[in-house]
Amino acid sequence: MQTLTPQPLTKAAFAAFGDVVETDGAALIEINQGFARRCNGLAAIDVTSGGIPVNISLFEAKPRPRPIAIKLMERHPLGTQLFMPLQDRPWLVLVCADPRDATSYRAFTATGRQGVNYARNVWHHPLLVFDEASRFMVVDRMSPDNLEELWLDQPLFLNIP
Ligand SMILES: NC(=O)N[C@@H](O)C(=O)O
Ligand code: NI
Repeated sequence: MQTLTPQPLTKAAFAAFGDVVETDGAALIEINQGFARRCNGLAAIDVTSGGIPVNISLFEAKPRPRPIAIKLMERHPLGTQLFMPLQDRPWLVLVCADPRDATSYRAFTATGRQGVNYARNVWHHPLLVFDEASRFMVVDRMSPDNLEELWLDQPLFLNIP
């Protein structure tokens, strides 16, 4: 039984797969007469090629049965896909370079203040959460033809403490 053990999510470790959306290391700009601060440019959104509109959506996810079996991976050939948690709860991110190469998988534990923006065509597992009713804002492409799935011959398993 091949298992994957998540590591803490960092920009450096995730760089080949997309952006980590977080304020750590970002410049906080004071706005609104000092009553707010903002961080700019946290992700490279690329979803509107061919004039297709961006899709801002909300997901509500629930945990998968334990042990978490990885049976498929997916990618979006036409655009990026951003997930930002809304409840400050840790969650899981699983990516790979080649779904058929178990050594190419990278599993991460994201904090509740870290989002990810999968680069176009990056293999990833559909949203994985620890808690019931976990809510995320999602930014991707408003087009039904933007999903490629690959079902694994043998499942991999996430080693979650
Ligand atoms: N199906 C869907 O909209 N979401 C997936 O792409 C995912 O990565 O969770
Ligand atoms: Ni996806």
